[in-house]
Amino acid sequence: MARYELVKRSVALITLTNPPVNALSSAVRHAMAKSMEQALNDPKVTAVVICGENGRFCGGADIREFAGPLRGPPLVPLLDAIEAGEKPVVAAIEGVALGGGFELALVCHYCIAHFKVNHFVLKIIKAVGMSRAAKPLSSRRVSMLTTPCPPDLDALLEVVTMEVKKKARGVMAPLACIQAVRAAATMPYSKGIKRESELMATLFNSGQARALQYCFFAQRTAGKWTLPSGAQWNNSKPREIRSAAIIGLGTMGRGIVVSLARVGISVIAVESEKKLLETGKQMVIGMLERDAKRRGVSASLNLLKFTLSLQDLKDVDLVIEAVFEDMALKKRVFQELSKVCRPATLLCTNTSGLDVDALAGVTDRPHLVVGMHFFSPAHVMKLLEVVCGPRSSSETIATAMSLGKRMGKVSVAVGNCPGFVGNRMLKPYMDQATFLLEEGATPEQIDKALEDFGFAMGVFRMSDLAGLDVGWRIRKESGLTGPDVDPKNPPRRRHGRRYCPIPDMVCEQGRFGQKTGRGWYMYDKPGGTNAKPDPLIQNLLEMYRSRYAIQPRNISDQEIIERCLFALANEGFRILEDGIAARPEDIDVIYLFGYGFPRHRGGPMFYASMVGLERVLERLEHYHQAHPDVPHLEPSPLLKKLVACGSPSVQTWREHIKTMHSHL
Ligand SMILES: CCC[C@H](O)CC(=O)SCCNC(=O)CCNC(=O)[C@H](O)C(C)(C)COP(=O)([O-])OP(=O)([O-])OC[C@H]1O[C@@H](n2cnc3c(N)ncnc32)[C@H](O)[C@@H]1OP(=O)([O-])[O-]
Repeated sequence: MARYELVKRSVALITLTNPPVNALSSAVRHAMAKSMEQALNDPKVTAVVICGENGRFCGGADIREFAGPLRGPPLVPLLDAIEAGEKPVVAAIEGVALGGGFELALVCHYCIAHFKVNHFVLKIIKAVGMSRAAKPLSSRRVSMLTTPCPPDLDALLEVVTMEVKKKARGVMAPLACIQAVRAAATMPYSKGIKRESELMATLFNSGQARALQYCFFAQRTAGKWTLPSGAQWNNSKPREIRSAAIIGLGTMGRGIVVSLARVGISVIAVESEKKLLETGKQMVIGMLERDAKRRGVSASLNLLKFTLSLQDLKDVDLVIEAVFEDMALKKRVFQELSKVCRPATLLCTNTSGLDVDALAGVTDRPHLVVGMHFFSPAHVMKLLEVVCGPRSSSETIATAMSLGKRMGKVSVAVGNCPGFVGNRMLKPYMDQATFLLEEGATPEQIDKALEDFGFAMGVFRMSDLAGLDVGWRIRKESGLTGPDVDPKNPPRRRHGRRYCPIPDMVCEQGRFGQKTGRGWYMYDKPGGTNAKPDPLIQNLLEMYRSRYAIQPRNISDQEIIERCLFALANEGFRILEDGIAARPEDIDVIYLFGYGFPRHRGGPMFYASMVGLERVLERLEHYHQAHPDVPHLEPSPLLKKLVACGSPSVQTWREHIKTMHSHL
């Protein structure tokens, strides 16, 4: 856990050895305390060097131990002892120094960054010796430094607090950080440290801390996919991808080209018309140049080729289709790709919800077909749903997952069903929001409740940003609205279920969201971002309610949160039952990285577990009784089963799903 060596007969070298990141576990703290004592008591030792094994100084406290009671020596007294010691201690930092690891570096009298290999120790000793001659060790102790306190500290911290409250609504830790900074600037060191410990204790015992720790491990678990066949992340070899092609240079296609090119993959971009190709090309080049400037590198424009001909794709390793969400069009593209591409080329689709297996079925290589569902804008958003069709091979899935990782995405393997995981869950969530509009709420009231909960954007502001016409087109194609609807059909029912036509009415007025300057809100201009409540929407809602004799009622924020979020989690339980997601962590990661679910709430499934599954079940039963024509509010069998089993922790739900059918 910490190795002790005497180097050149006078330097104690303490190496932290706790893979993978040399975290400060109880065993490491114990070993460090012993090693420091040995070094300080050994008259031969004139200086101490602390470093980490395998190129990583220290990743901070061992988060795996946070769930249990604190064991082993506490960190702060150990750090105090290092700092107060009479022998110079040097932090030789390589890789990371985070959290407690950074604190450890701070209390050392000297820090050397980018440290490698032991023979530098001599240089260190020399440097330390020279500094000691010039300056006494006491001047190197951080606790003895005075902190400059600006005269306008209160005003300064007030501004920062306002900014933090706006950006990280409801999150405790950044506000506690500001209080710690105030303590550092206004109190003597010993009192400031005490204040920081108090703040830390409050945070440490909070539900937010549990949620954030859960998110940390959920994110890392999500990459570890498993198929019922036994194939999994650590026994399936991905192919190396050197070249790729993107079909379609719309918003999604452009973002995918940028994501691939900036990690060094040659990309051929295909469009159907010269004008579209030229526009797409200029936009991609602009995006890559801006991205390269921001990162201080040169833009990888030489990796790009733009073409109108699918024939140019015959030698690429992988193709990602990003044309319109139109099954007939996608099938034509996949048939064509089958003819053109060499037999080993992987064929991927960026569909956001269509049947991946139906596309695989029109190709000559269904085992090499997989969904790669990016989120818009694709070069910014971190999430990638890798949609495994029943015929996708493990090598194909491994390749898509590994390519996602290479592009810096958080990739999650999901099964094939309409909407996959993310968009399938979005439907009941959005349905509840529009039903609440019918019943008396306003878009701004619903958005405010969701934003106060922690979402970066409420559902209506998010829809305005994404564009309302996309969903409208999908509803028209699936016969829910438009001329294909039987006029005898009651306007607020489809297929025997409640249906809210308000989103269709908004689109019929040409209000497609931010891009048209009007949507659920009004904006100062097309493309504007400053959303203001629109009296016309208010009128529309009032007319709608009076047409259908709906008596508007006062709706509480609690009802908004419960109906939207419990319906969301309820669909998550069904997804687990159906084997479309392997575990609740995968669903939560999808919502955290693709849909702006607040991280300090852990994701919809973790949130449900924090509220208490019994309570979620009771509220869903209550709302379903009030709205029996909304099947999404009917509690799922898995939720009932988990409650009957005593509401086990989210990490163990998987054991209760084992017997169910997997589509992964
Ligand atoms: C008591 C004093 C408290 C103190 O004041 C406050 C703290 O220190 S709070 C703590 C402050 N520290 C932090 O918040 C640091 C959190 N960690 C990170 O930010 C990144 O992991 C790091 C940058 C270190 C490496 O990134 P990368 O290269 O992309 O690699 P990766 O991310 O894929 O992780 C590889 C493996 O390491 C595992 N693991 C990692 N860290 C820890 C840990 N601390 N613990 C345990 N395990 C940890 C991780 O689970 C994974 O395991 P597996 O089984 O292979 O899936």
